[in-house]
Amino acid sequence: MVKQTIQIFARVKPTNKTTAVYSVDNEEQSGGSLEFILPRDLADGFINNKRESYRFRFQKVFDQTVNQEEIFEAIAKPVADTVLAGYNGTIFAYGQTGSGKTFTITGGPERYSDRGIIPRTLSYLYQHFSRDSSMVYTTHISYLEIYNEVGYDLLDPRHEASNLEDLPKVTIMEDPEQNIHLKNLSLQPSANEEDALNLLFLGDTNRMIAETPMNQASTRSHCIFTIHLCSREPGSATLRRSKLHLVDLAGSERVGKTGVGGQTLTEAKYINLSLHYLEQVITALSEKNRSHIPYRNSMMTSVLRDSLGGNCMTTMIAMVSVDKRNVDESISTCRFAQRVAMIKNEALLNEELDPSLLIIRLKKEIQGLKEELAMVTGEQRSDDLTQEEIQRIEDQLKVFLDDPDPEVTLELGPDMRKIQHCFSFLKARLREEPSTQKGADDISPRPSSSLTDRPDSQANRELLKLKDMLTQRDNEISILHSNYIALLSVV
Ligand SMILES: Nc1ncnc2c1ncn2[C@@H]1O[C@H](COP(=O)(O)OP(=O)(O)OP(=O)(O)O)[C@@H](O)[C@H]1O
Repeated sequence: MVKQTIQIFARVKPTNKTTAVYSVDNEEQSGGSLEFILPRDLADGFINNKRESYRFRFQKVFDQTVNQEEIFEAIAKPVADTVLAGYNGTIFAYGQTGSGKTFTITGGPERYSDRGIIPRTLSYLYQHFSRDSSMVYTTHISYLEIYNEVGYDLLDPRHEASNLEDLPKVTIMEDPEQNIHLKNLSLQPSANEEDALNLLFLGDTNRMIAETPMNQASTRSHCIFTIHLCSREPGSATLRRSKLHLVDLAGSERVGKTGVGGQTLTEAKYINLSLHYLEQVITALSEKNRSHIPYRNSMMTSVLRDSLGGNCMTTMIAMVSVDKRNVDESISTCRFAQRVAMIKNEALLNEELDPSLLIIRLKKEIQGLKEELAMVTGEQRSDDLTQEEIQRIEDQLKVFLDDPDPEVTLELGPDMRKIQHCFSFLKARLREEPSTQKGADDISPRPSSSLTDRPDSQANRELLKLKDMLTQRDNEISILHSNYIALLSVV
């Protein structure tokens, strides 16, 4: 288990407008800092000469000139590496509309060098798969959009032909272990980088199709691109499953400021509501000894439950605009990030046994043991006794039971099948009605009393001998037996 607080980074969007006074310092030992220095506005209209400073700490602050490659190397690559090692990872971008969330997470459309975290991470992962022959990797992609608190599958091919409202809604289901499952969200296999990029493209196109003048969903929705990774060593039954969520949240600005109405106002309210619930969850998580975390209040917090205070290594990128008019929103983004930085996650290595592979392995092991046993006993054994073997055992049993000598023994050899058959035979005989039994075959007591009630009975002594024989079975047989039981329990 790896305990780690959520890592926070800040990225300053390039601008050619007049900026507020700000400074970036990455030289500090404890990380980077971003400081805004603002003239203090007084409520009565006077502006005094004192300046107010707002200083925020981050793991690192990326100023305007930092390019996409540097962002990937510093932020996404370490998360991709933990996902390759079998841990869950999340990177989410948070900030006001236009602050560069989509640019950072997906990329810009104009230049190849503007590719964002998703395509670069895919490229990095598939390169790793092709280099690493010690593991077998399989990858699936899902792409979820949450718009007005309703989930949609961006990889649903019906997107093109239907209105958003007519598409099946993605709903949340919770299993008894409180794991979240998303109904109607497809998991598309992607064998290589090209497949994965096509899925990203399909999802982004579907997002844009929904973005009609009526419905400007892109900036108003949260999007979660998830890479589901499964890896195992060739021939091993142990699987590692991990997920990497790359999250582009809707703009975080407050409704009051945007001055909108109608449909946009409804959207803004939903965004505010879901970001408000996100804040509630984050505040609850950063409080010590808080037992109830209100994840269930919104779809986004339910989906990201593991990323926030759960089994995940999570990184947040606070998207900051230093244009004068945006500084107050940027400060609130940074404040939010400071609270997020207090959340501690506990990431677990997601290892599990694949039942089908385990069965194959156990079958092989049983076959090997059978062969070993055949070598030791000099006798090839099938699962069941043959008719001839059964006949031979029953003849032996009759001779044994008829022999008045109390010291007589029954030699069956180290063969559980024969011993079991003897028990079944004796049991069947004991359960027979006395009236149906004949002559020397009659070994049955009266139905109401058992053999162990009559210590003087010869049958009892023989039975005890048989029991002794059973306890002296050699190790190979008991290994074989317990493997059968393990196999049955898996089936
Ligand atoms: N670091 C950057 N370098 C160059 N251009 C950028 C950068 N960041 C953002 N942009 C540009 O700024 C514009 C707005 O960015 P983007 O769409 O990524 O914002 P956003 O935060 O995702 O907004 P929304 O909340 O509306 O989705 C885009 O045209 C984008 O290309």
